Amino acid sequence: MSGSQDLAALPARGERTEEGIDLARAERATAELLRALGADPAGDEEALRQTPRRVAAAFGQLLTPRPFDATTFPNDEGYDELVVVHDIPFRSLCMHHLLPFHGVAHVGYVPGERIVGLSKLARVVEWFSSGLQTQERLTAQVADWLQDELAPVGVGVALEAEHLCMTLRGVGARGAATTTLARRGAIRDDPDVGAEFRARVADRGGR
Ligand SMILES: Nc1nc2c(ncn2[C@@H]2O[C@H](COP(=O)(O)OP(=O)(O)OP(=O)(O)O)[C@@H](O)[C@H]2O)c(=O)[nH]1
Ligand SMILES: [Zn+2]
Repeated sequence: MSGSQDLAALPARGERTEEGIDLARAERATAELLRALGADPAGDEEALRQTPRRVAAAFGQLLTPRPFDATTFPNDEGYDELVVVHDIPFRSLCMHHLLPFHGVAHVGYVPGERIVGLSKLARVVEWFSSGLQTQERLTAQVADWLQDELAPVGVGVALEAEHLCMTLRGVGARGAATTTLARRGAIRDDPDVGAEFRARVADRGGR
């Protein structure tokens, strides 16, 4: 892997249509949704007039990942223990209800020949979060991408999230949190390394 990974090498994140995001169309659809909900964006309520534009822009922002270079450096010191970045905040949209799920990610790896810029672990989470997702797929995509691109000894990804679709609506399970875990390489196959990853996550308050 070169020192700077071209974004084009990043695979697709959550569900996207062939056309990508059409803001004008999203705006028209939001105006129609408002009318279906009994609100008139062209009516007397001034605060509603820009709502279709705002909603389209909000979804556009939530679904558009920020480009970045996945900078790596030679592992000259031969560092061969776990590196974990804890409590990376993330937000995504559940593909079932288009409502946010949000929480924190703990991303760890045991380096091979290269180490990666720490912020890039957070950027990869953001990249795959910026789409219509399930928490399981998001977790697995982050782990698979790091395992494929860094060729590390192992990768571990743990996510804790609140899904608004099940806390604020539907079953209304306030306070319910969902945890997911994806392990690759030695973090999956070597019990000691796997236990170390789980202990580090737990030490920081993860479950
Ligand atoms: N596995 C998984 N399920 C999710 C995720 N986000 C939302 N869901 C679930 O997707 C399911 C969709 O189920 P449906 O029965 O079609 O939808 P619904 O009638 O709105 O269901 P309720 O949420 O139970 O009211 C719900 O159980 C959600 O909790 C996720 O990231 N992973
Ligand atoms: Zn949902």
